Amino acid sequence: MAIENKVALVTGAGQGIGRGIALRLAKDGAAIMLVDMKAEALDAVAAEVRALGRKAATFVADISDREQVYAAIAQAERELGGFDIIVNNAGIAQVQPLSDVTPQEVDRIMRINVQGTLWGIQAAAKKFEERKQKGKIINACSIAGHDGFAMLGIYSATKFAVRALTQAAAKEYASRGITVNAYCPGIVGTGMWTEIDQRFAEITGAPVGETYKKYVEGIALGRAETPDDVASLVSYLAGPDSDYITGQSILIDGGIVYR
Ligand SMILES: NC(=O)C1=CN([C@@H]2O[C@H](COP(=O)(O)OP(=O)(O)OC[C@H]3O[C@@H](n4cnc5c(N)ncnc54)[C@H](O)[C@@H]3O)[C@@H](O)[C@H]2O)C=CC1
Ligand SMILES: CC(=O)C(C)=O
Repeated sequence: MAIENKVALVTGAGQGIGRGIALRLAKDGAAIMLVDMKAEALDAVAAEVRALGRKAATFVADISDREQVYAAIAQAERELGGFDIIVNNAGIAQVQPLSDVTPQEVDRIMRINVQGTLWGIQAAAKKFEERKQKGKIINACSIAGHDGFAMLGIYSATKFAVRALTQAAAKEYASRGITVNAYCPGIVGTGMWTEIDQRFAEITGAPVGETYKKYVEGIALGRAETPDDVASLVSYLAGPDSDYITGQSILIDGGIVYR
């Protein structure tokens, strides 16, 4: 198994893409530290990881708080006996026309999507250095990190920022054997898209379900993405086959954005 005996920490692991990644990395052989703000959801995913025969631990944290991110990594090392891979997956969406967005809304999404990812990168790199080891840092970007999307402008800005952080961190840490990459999904049928669709309905008057349907119809491969699709790429980025890739934000969207 590609990452047997490794310890992976996944943020936003309580549901959706984070849950899918946690289960895939467990199948690949890793012990998993599951981090989220939702304690009950974490316990349910931990039970699923253990049912796969892997160790799981949970840590309730808000990733926008730097100290909590450092504490989660320290706890992973203590409870699971190491620390090799971080997946900075947690993030929030925001549907708002640029003309209406408020300073408070900008601040909130920047603190979670940008600063939260930065604290994960920073804390993981420090821990790898302290442990004198190589490591893998993997961040959640998006198609919205390659193209700016209408009504998702600030969200897109946060994902462009994640791509910039991924490139800069890759350059800063390459000499220490740490790789930094990001995955860029398209339209994944998770709770996040239920919220996005609902907000589009409120703002534009489109019937509920219509926006999601319209976006899915635009996918060349003809279906919505699943958390398992995303987890396949993350599995590759977490394992040794991707050791010569760094600084990349890789599209996995079924054919929406072409680079
Ligand atoms: N769903 C989609 O179509 C796409 C999602 N993404 C990105 O993938 C990542 C995961 O998305 P989904 O699973 O769809 O979202 P989701 O909303 O279904 O799940 C997100 C999870 O993150 C947790 N979370 C949110 N804020 C947090 C915080 N401050 N601290 C700790 N945990 C927090 C939530 O409690 C939740 O369990 C996000 O970064 C998102 O931007 C990227 C492209 C497409
Ligand atoms: C949620 C998200 O990243 C998109 C582009 O749908």
